[in-house]
Amino acid sequence: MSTILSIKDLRKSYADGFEALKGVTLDIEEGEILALLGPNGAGKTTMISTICGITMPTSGQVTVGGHDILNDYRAARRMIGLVPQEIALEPFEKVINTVRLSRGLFGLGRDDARIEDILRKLSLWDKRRNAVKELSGGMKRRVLIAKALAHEPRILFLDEPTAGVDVELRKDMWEIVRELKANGVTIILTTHYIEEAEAIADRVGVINSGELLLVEDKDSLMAQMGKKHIEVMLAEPVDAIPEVLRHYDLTLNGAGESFVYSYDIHGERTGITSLLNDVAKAGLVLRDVQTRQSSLEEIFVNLVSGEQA
Ligand SMILES: Nc1ncnc2c1ncn2[C@@H]1O[C@H](COP(=O)(O)OP(=O)(O)OP(=O)(O)O)[C@@H](O)[C@H]1O
Repeated sequence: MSTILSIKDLRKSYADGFEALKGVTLDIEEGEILALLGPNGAGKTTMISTICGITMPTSGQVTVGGHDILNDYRAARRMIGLVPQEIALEPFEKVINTVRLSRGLFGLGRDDARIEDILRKLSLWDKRRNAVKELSGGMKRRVLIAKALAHEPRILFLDEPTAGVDVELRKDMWEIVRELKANGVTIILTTHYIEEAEAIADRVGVINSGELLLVEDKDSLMAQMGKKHIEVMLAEPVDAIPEVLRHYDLTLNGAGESFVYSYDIHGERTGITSLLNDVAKAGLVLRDVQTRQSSLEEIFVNLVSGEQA
């Protein structure tokens, strides 16, 4: 795989002196899906806006397909599709013209078949002759996606694409993302829905206070940092963890009807066998036992709170 987007020591200070990006360095491979996670105000939108030429960087270098975003702006921008967080559309323009125009802006000729395909996939074909202002909020978001795809970008940025959208649009969106990926399009998305990043991303980047804390292959991130948890459900609830089990570091749940034991996936011994023996010795009767692995969400929360501590 080759690098399609290269970001070197990217910094952005706004006019009021606020440093929103503090030297971000990141290479993105062609065809991958990268999810950028970070709390509100972390700098995700600033990073995307800078790469897309909406915000001027204070320093650093960004190249898209080898084109510098400052010196070779047009060629760099031509490769990028951006679905912004905010809806900014011409209200009186017809849907189909909005999408066609977007293609023209990048110097590409008219391609009715492609526009039809995009509009159909986004369930906008029936609304193509409606003015944008006649659409619902969810449909306007669909138009933003159609616009971003009209000029056949090689990199697609989705800035919180599913914030406040209905289940149907989310489903359509991930379907489109999968299809784009199959066609070799690189996708960078920011999301607050960590389970989505978990489901769809190849790599995950965590950004906080303008710094990239890590970028890692999603599976290895989850394998490295993940813990496994066993939830032991009891036939009879208990008021407290019995004395003989105290050294296991257990967490009693709610009304004492179950407790959770967490262990490191990479530890030599899990301690499960002795725990279950000691549970029997303590006279507790099991109703059920369930295991689960840390979610990306837990990993993310630990990382960000560790940083702030
Ligand atoms: N034009 C601006 N002038 C001054 N500060 C700004 C400006 N735009 C953004 N900021 C600040 O930069 C920081 C990063 O904002 P940004 O929108 O990039 O965060 P984000 O990670 O996208 O957050 P969210 O998840 O809330 O969208 C915030 O503290 C924000 O207040």
